[in-house]
Amino acid sequence: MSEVVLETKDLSMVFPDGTQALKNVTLTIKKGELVSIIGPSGAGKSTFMRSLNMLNKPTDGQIVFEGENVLKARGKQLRQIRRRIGMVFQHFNLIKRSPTYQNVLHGRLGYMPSLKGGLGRFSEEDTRQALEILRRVGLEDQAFKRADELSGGQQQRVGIARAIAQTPSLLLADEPIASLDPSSSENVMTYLKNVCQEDGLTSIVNLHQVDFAKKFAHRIIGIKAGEVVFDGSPKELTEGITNHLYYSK
Ligand SMILES: Nc1ncnc2c1ncn2[C@@H]1O[C@H](COP(=O)(O)OP(=O)(O)OP(=O)(O)O)[C@@H](O)[C@H]1O
Repeated sequence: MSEVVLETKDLSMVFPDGTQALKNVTLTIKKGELVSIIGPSGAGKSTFMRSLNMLNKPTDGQIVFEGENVLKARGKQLRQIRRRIGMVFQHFNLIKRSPTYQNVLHGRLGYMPSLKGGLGRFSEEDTRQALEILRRVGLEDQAFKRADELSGGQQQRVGIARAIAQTPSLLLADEPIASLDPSSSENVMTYLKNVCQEDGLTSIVNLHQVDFAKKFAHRIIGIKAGEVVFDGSPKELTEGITNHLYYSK
């Protein structure tokens, strides 16, 4: 059997205002899988993703990441867990005025003494590695440009490069193509899938676009009103299931 990277058991999340965003989500994610989470707006996709590294603390259930109980982790253990979980954001979250390669180096900060990292003192070896990662996302010729001079698709590829620089074992991408046009979306998803495949990296990608999920994911999980209502291959996601997921009450 392939190696299990992440397991959630009966994961539930009720926000302080009483909104139940997740209900008994039980999933097993294996090494190297590219899993796409789909579902209507407000279904709980972001809450699920944010709960995995405790940006939202679930109210019930269990998360086991590489054998560690995430909900029990505190302090140093939690920081070390977070270091192994790379994040890619819808709005890229780059430091706009910094050069592209320095944005990539920010992925290394969790590994550096805070003073050195805070002062932006990266070694030549760090810089060489950043340039190599930029090459992998097709941006070696953009390394010394300011991040905000890049197109949206290029900025998201920097976002992917930064996450990869962190050498994570799980990559979480929350709506990584929601702000991009169809052609840039295709390009970004291709790079994301390729780097994950090359590194044997497991990834969970929240997507609004079902066609992209079907094209790029190995496995699709459909969430509706906080519950998993579909878990299968792109082929198994029929039009009927999609309609149920998005349109039925
Ligand atoms: N901090 C919060 N406090 C209260 N309710 C919240 C909070 N964050 C999210 N919610 C609610 O939890 C539910 C799930 O939200 P979530 O953002 O996870 O959905 P989503 O599937 O990611 O939606 P979208 O596709 O629109 O991003 C929604 O009803 C939302 O209003």
